Amino acid sequence: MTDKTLRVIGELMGSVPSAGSFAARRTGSAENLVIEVDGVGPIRLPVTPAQARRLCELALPARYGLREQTLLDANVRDTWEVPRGRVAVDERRWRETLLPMLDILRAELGLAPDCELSAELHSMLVYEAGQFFQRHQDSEKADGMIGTLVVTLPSAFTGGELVIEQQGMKVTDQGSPEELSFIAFYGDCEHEVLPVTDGFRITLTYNLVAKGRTGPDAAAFAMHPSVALLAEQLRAHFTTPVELPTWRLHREPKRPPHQLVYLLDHQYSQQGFGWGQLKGGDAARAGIMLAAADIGGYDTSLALAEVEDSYEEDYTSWMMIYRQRWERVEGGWKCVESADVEFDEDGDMVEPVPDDPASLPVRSSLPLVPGSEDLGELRWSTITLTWLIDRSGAAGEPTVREVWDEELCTGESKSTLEPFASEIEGYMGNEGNTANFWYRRAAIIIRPPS
Ligand SMILES: O=C(O)CCC(=O)C(=O)O
Ligand SMILES: [Fe+2]
Repeated sequence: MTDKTLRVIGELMGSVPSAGSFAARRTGSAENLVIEVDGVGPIRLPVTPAQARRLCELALPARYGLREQTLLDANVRDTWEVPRGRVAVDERRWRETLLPMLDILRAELGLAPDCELSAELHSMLVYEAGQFFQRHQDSEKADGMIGTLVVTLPSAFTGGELVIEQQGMKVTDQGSPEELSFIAFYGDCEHEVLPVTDGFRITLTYNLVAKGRTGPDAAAFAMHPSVALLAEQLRAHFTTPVELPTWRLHREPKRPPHQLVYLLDHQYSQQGFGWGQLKGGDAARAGIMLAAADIGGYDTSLALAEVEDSYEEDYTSWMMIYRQRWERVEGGWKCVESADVEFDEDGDMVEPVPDDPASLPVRSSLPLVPGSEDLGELRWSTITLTWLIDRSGAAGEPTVREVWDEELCTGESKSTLEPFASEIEGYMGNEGNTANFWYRRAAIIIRPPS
């Protein structure tokens, strides 16, 4: 039975311990952080409320990125940003603290010792009481950027927790009144800064850039206890004919699956994806899979995929909406297409006049979310491969895009990814309401040699 084979493959892959975490946290002495801000002078650590106030006076409201534009919206992000040109750090002194710290954080993120991790200062931020940054993902602002490092300066404040989330797990950083607080996290993590309730929270944010990374080495995993078992399951997968549903039996002969698609945990952009760019536990999973596939002589590739889930939606709640499309932006959700149903004097539906998307504010959440009670049944779910990287690193669009149920191994982790787009379509006469959600996933693909 192929279902069982897929389940066992998921269990074996799930038993591979992850080499690191999605976020790493440390505190450290502030003695080597000598920082001067033009207009304020040398910053004393812990930062006094008087100096923090002066920083706010010369700062500008921070912006957030939406595709190529940079927008300002105090509902999404309400923070002061000290202009970069005004901030001078004594780099020689700072490196004495930063470099050893980066090495600790590198190891905790599960990155190999030969990976060269560096931190490029991005901005100096000040949050006063009431200020915050809504849940978002950072964009990749530099080549090789794998994540973000936030250094919170010592100061007295309450609230203002930085909460980082990945696959339903959370890491929270509260800063420290006396020391520097360091937190590094992978770029696909959703994170937010809760409102500061009292005092000032001051941070330096850095782009974390990793260079010299190599992909998983199958030979290094060859002796792992799961490899032989996994190789056996791969052989079973590719030799056992699929139990096809009746509607497909009429169209195709009974045969074993053409591929195995194993979903990874992290998300990747096309530029930030490759054998040498796998994050956290994904690298070890790919290593085990490569070692097992080598035993059976199968081809192994990496792939990016899009998942589309379509739900039957509750008739009553969105009856009047013709169509809305929402897209994930840094800091929330933007309605990029919206049109209401209109009727003429005879009561017939007329072509709706779309609203101007620019006039619609960014919201912190979708009007309708996966898992909500207003969503009816999942009607269908499809997964389509959009990008393929073969063993040699050659990348391109896949010739085979569709993934059948019997080819898909979702593994053990209960994925709680954010969709990147959603469409709600109101009742249109012949069909009920529908709500669709799109997700991006990465995967390892195993195929018998062609
Ligand atoms: O201030 C912080 O802790 C984080 C800010 C942040 O998430 C960002 O700048 O993207
Ligand atoms: Fe961020």
